[in-house]
Amino acid sequence: MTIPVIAQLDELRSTVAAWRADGQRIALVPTMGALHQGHLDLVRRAGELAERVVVSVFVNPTQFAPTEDFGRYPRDLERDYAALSGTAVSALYAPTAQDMYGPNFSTKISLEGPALGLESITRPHFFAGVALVVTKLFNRCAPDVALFGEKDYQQLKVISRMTKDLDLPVEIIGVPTTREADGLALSSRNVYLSEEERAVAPRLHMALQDLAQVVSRGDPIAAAVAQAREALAAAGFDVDYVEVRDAETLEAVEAHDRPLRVLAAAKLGTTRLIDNIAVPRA
Ligand SMILES: Nc1ncnc2c1ncn2[C@@H]1O[C@H](COP(=O)(O)OP(=O)(O)OP(=O)(O)O)[C@@H](O)[C@H]1O
Ligand SMILES: CC(C)(CO)[C@@H](O)C(=O)[O-]
Ligand code: BAL
Repeated sequence: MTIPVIAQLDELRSTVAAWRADGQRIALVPTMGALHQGHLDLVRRAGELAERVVVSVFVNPTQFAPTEDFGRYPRDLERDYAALSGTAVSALYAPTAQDMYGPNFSTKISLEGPALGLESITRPHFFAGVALVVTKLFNRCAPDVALFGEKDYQQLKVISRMTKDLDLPVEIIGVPTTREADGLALSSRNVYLSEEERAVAPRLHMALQDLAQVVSRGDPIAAAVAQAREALAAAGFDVDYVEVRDAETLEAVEAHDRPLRVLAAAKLGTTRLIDNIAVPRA
């Protein structure tokens, strides 16, 4: 079956309105394209939750700093279209930047709580851009549910918080991280890795697994984090952060007295990788 590719907002709205008039539930899977199995797992879960699934593909300029990879971010809508064939998708929504951010666009969303720290340390612009585009996508598509990957755990928590705080009528669903056989989290940016860097990349996940085990035993968190940072540096990573946080609020913690998440970001050469896992219950 051919998947409709929608670029115009009025077409998206009329398509969604027709489904809704038919009593069908709608799921939205926001992406920046360069689709991989992690995205397809979100689409599969979306198909279990709603009769209609919209996948948006939009490389959102407002979440990139001028120094980041907006220009070279992989873009191939034909390949994305082919990747979606045979999945639960009902429409591919691919707006232009001019349509999303028209002339004189001047609205910003200010975030605190789970948006503080972690990714915001090196990407202070990032969550404001994500929040803006996600809110606009929700308003445009009016989904019943929207799905986000745990790979971007802080993003998932920021969007969940914002959705609650602003009474957005959407249920947010987090989907577990899809990994390569060696543990590396699938990510569109993995294509930037050289062969040598790709061989080292799974060490990020290994360091988080070790850290989570040590924390789960009840060892002091600060020492365990320092050890993980050292292991990553020794493997050739330039570490942005390694942290242990409250799994729900992402607040800093000092002891394993509630559900925790370990999160890290580190560069291999020019490629920035992120990952996170739950700390097993003691
Ligand atoms: N390995 C994965 N497992 C589960 N969800 C994922 C995975 N990779 C990406 N996602 C989710 O897919 C959605 C779209 O992400 P995006 O298009 O930025 O892909 P990405 O692989 O995360 O790209 P990037 O390398 O730019 O971070 C997000 O909700 C993201 O968390
Ligand atoms: C949620 C998102 C599609 C917003 O641009 C992006 O941050 C992503 O792909 O994770
Ligand atoms: N995967 C989240 C989007 C970003 O890192 O730019």
